[in-house]
Amino acid sequence: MNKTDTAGVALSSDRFDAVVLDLDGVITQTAKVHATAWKMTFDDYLAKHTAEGEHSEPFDIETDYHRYVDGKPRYDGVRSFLQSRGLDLPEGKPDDGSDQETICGLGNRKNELFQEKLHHEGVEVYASTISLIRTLRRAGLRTAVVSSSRNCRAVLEAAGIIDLFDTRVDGVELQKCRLAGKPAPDIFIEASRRLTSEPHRCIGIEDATAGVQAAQAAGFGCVIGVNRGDQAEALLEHGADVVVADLGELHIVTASGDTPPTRQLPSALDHLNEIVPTHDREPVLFLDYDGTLTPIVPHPNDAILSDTVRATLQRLARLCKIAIVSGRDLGDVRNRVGIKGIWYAGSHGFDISGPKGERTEYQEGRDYLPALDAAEHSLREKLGAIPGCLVERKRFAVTAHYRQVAQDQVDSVKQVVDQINSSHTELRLTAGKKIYELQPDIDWDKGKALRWLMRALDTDPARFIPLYIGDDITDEDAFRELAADGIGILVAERDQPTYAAYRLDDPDAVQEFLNQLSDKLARLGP
Ligand SMILES: O=P(O)(O)OC[C@H]1O[C@H](O[C@H]2O[C@H](CO)[C@@H](O)[C@H](O)[C@H]2O)[C@H](O)[C@@H](O)[C@@H]1O
Repeated sequence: MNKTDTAGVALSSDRFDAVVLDLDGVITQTAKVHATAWKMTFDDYLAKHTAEGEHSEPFDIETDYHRYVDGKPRYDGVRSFLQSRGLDLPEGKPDDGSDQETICGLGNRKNELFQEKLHHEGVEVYASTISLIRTLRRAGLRTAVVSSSRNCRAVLEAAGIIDLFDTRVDGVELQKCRLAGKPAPDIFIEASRRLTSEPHRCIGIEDATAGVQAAQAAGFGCVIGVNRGDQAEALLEHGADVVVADLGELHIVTASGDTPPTRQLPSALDHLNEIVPTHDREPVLFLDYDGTLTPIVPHPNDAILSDTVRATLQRLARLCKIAIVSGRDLGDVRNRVGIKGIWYAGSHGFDISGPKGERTEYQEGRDYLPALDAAEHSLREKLGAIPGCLVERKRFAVTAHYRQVAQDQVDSVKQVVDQINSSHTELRLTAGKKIYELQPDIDWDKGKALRWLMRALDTDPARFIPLYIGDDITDEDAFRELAADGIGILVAERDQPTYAAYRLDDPDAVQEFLNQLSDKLARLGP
């Protein structure tokens, strides 16, 4: 990669499989806790053992911390700093008491001080890093944390983010696997191995010069330096491809082109706490109807919402904002769901109504009504002769259903629809589950409608996280729209190409998910 100190880096899930992040200073704000503990340890030692003027200047958090201890295993840090002052101590043993004047004893003293501070002051995270990790995971990248710290697990647990990582290579693991600490590449190579990814398909994110050096030496495809102080030049010199002041500056491209990626999607039921973390943005729920809230059935009229699902939705509507986004006609889907106080979008988002009687049609769509009327007329006329074929008119779309058409006649349905489409070029042909649909050929879909609804519902993305659950091709527009700042949940029995980040097997699983979500939101309170 070309070296740059700007943030113009795109993290594409096409180019990378995994991201490996350092802990202190990148994910958690523990770097300053470490720095203070080091300073107390060394200043105490220097005061006792150096005569004035002779190597006695106190430990400098700005310079000594970054140069000698940051990012290194604990005892390496002690050795490195003492050497810089021309001081020599016996190595000692890892179980030396914290009052023993050995490399290990001093390291243990620093650790005691660090743990005391962790216990009393807790752990702060960098919100932009957590948001990046969630976005990358939703885009299908695997994640690892690498840290020379033996306290890595305790810090992740204290911050409540241990579930955000597929694997962890920390100070304990380094010792167990006999790996060299940073700046040696071992820790990054081990993380990529555990993530089953080639190093060149991994992104490394580090705030320490020893860390960027290690990730670069490991052959990582992209090394990002996070400059938390005055380190931009030093990070670039030690191997960073890019330096940012904050990870919020990075631009994420989830996939290139129009083909959704196929990957193994995690179950939304097993990851409710990741989808809706306790201390995060409030969820706002967008739900498709057919195949999501009701099972797919042979005749569209028979897709009836069960009383149980309705009761769950009613409960949820008291806990969060909800919109139903359907391909059905607005009046049809509103009657079928029958809940007041929520938003409905019909005809794939061309026709929207709000809880206070708001009614909005996508303006441009109205110009296409004559073409839709004509297409409906032709479809009814020409498909009427095909047994089982059904034409359904929505205000802004007309649908040919072939679920009940004999297999050897399905081609005839398609030929008729193609022919009518070719005489109405202002309409676009789309497909769904055993349906062909003609819609206005304008740049409007469920994804655009979702953004419109976010504004109408007054759900600023900084405070609200949109969750969209859907099962069909038209729902992919919404999943793609949400890839960077929301969560798509696909309803499907098995993995398939999708922009969604999680999966639920069927409408029963959706109901269970909605139940668990409402329990969680009720526990969290207003
Ligand atoms: O966006 P949705 O709410 O999921 O609507 C998509 C289409 O759903 C309906 O058709 C589908 O469900 C029918 C009933 O289960 C099934 O018979 C049909 O084969 C499915 O395609 C609805 O009738 C269409 O208007 C919607 O576009």
